Amino acid sequence: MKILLTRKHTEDGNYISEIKEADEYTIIHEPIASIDLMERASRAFVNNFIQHFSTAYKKIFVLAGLGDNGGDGLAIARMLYALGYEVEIYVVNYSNKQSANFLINLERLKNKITSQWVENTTELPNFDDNTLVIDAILGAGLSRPLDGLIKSVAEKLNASKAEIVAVDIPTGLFADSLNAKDDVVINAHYTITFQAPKLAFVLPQNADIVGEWIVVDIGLHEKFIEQIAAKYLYTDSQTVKAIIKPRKKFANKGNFGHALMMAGSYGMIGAAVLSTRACLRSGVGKVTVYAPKCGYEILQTSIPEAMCLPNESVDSLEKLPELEAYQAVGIGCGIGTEPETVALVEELLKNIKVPIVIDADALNIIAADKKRLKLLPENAILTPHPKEFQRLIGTNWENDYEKLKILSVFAADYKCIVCLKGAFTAIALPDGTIHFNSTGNAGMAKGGSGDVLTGMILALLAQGYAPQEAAILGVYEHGLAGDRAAQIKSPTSMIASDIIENIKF
Ligand SMILES: NC(=O)C1=CN([C@@H]2O[C@H](COP(=O)(O)OP(=O)(O)OC[C@H]3O[C@@H](n4cnc5c(N)ncnc54)[C@H](O)[C@@H]3O)[C@@H](O)[C@H]2O)[C@@H](O)CC1
Ligand SMILES: Nc1ncnc2c1ncn2[C@@H]1O[C@H](COP(=O)(O)OP(=O)(O)O)[C@@H](O)[C@H]1O
Ligand SMILES: [K+]
Repeated sequence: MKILLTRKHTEDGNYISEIKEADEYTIIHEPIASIDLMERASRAFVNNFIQHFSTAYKKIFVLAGLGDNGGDGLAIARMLYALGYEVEIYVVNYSNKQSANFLINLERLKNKITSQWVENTTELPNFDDNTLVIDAILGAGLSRPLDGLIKSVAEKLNASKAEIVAVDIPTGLFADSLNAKDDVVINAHYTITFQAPKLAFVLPQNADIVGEWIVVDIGLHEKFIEQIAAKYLYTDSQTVKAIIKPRKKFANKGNFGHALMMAGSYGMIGAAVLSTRACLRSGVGKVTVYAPKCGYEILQTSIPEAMCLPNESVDSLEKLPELEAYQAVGIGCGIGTEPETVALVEELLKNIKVPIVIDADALNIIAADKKRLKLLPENAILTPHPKEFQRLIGTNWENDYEKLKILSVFAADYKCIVCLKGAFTAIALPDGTIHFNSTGNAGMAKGGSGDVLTGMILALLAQGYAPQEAAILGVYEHGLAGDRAAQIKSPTSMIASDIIENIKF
């Protein structure tokens, strides 16, 4: 799914809104009147809203602005009222300009619900913990930080105990650019957004502003959206459906590749076990683990499906094995940073001719001497968590927008694929696009989860998936397996092995 931008800079120094363009294209080509599109969007909001909040739930205050976000608010109020909700409308009267759709929806409220026009926060009711506020003050049209009346309303709301549900975007939050540290933004608990996720929603720094969020389809024109060259994408079930190759009836193990997993060191053989087992659960034909001698018996007993090739050293990985037999290589999980392992990583990078996934200590080894970055083969997949990525770039970022810029430049400069892990893992491709993942949960924030991902991606590479596909698909299925594990064991109690047990391609 594409992430549409509300402020995309054009060559002439102006900016266009992809969302607004998609709205306008739909209005002309469906065709549909603008007010009917608003009605459809508001209906989509309400359909989702009623699944979460019952009529008996709370008193609902709709806070409406004067533009189209406010228009949505009025339409939503009318629809909820018709469904039996107790609704009060407060129009935040911050300007003397009202949009046409706002005015039509105001007219449609006549004889149904009255709206109170507010010019001062003292005219607002008390938002106690039994109230639910629908924030429809400003949406995608935000062009500057909040000030004056809207700012004080936002402050009052944020200080209250009310549950806040935002229409499209929490008021004051820029959909795809940085808010200043002291900007006031409404902190929503739940956001129902139209048509496409907004870039701001997938960034950790906005987690407490957006709350839980969901995209509802408002039927914007597919044809227009298809031709947008989006820089940011959001991996959903449709995306992966288009990637996954079914296994053929007469297939044999030779069709699914032989993977080489180079993992483990004394005290960290578990990382080799987890990554190798995850590799086996992800469809690979055969897997060989290259591990230090101390891991031999552990690996052979705990994963009988895998072959084990021990190296000479008892405790650490060393010396490059023959690579001819393998269709893909994975390196890094639990390997440590002993000098002989450093030499091995360098040798591998110099000699590798098949796709590779690089994780954990192999990334730290590369980061320790930045000259090694130049050895990265084209389309290598790197799977750093934020700390590892900071080590690779040798610096920190000021905010998440800067992080994305650095990530994108890094992937383009080294022609590699970087999966920056975390909630909404960001996968940067050499073409400059960034693909955010939609699956996964905080139960995965535990030792071993990353090893599982490396094994999964390795399996996909060995099966012949293009590196970009292997990264996007692997990260998605890893998160999905984590979500299944969380359902069964709970986020707190699940462990990395539960992720493996729930891999289900
Ligand atoms: N036909 C359409 O275009 C559709 C629009 N939709 C709704 O329309 C919204 C966008 O509507 P608008 O473009 O009218 O914009 P908003 O309703 O977000 O804002 C209204 C106007 O407020 C002004 N403004 C911006 N920042 C401000 C600030 N900090 N303080 C005071 N005023 C400020 C701007 O002039 C802006 O156009 C979406 O978020 C969505 O809710 C949906 O109904 C779907 C269809
Ligand atoms: N809050 C979260 N939401 C979703 N996924 C998460 C979250 N925290 C961690 N993960 C996922 O769990 C994995 C953790 O990997 P990593 O930090 O390398 O752990 P380790 O090295 O201990 O195995 C990553 O794939 C990451 O995306
Ligand atoms: K809003």
